[in-house]
Amino acid sequence: MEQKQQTLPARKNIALVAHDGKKAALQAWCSKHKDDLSRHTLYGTGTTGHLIERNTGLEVIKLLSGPMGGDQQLGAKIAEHEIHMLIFFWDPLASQPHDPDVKALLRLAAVWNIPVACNEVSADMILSSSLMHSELERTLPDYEKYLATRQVNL
Ligand SMILES: O=C(CO)COP(=O)(O)O
Repeated sequence: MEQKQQTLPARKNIALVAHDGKKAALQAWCSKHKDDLSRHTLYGTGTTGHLIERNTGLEVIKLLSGPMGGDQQLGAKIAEHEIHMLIFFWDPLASQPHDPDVKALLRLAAVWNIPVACNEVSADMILSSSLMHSELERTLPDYEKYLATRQVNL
């Protein structure tokens, strides 16, 4: 697959998601980093987003609850380049009814090469990066070239 370069903006659209066993940890992390996070646009799955808004005062664009399609909505927004970063405190000690959706979300974050943190210390490292509040170059699949090749070869 051919790749191309794209610039992620200084003010990023950040997706915040946590499984039930990790919701308290994500809310605490958001409270701790409220000033930094308020410089960006925040998205969240339904329950996570509501809890963060209620308990931190941060504004969150809320999608559907994860098991009802929220993870898939976030995945679509990553593929459409609307989401620039994913903070996903998934729970490695609990099974999820929507495990295929969880995998799909993480897969699309890898496909489109956005920064991802799946635990608190990774989220701390990402947020403390000098790139957090500045533009950031990313390599990503050249979709237009991919489509053109398929139209010719199939
Ligand atoms: O299930 C989730 C992520 O897979 C999160 O969904 P909620 O924020 O609605 O609980």
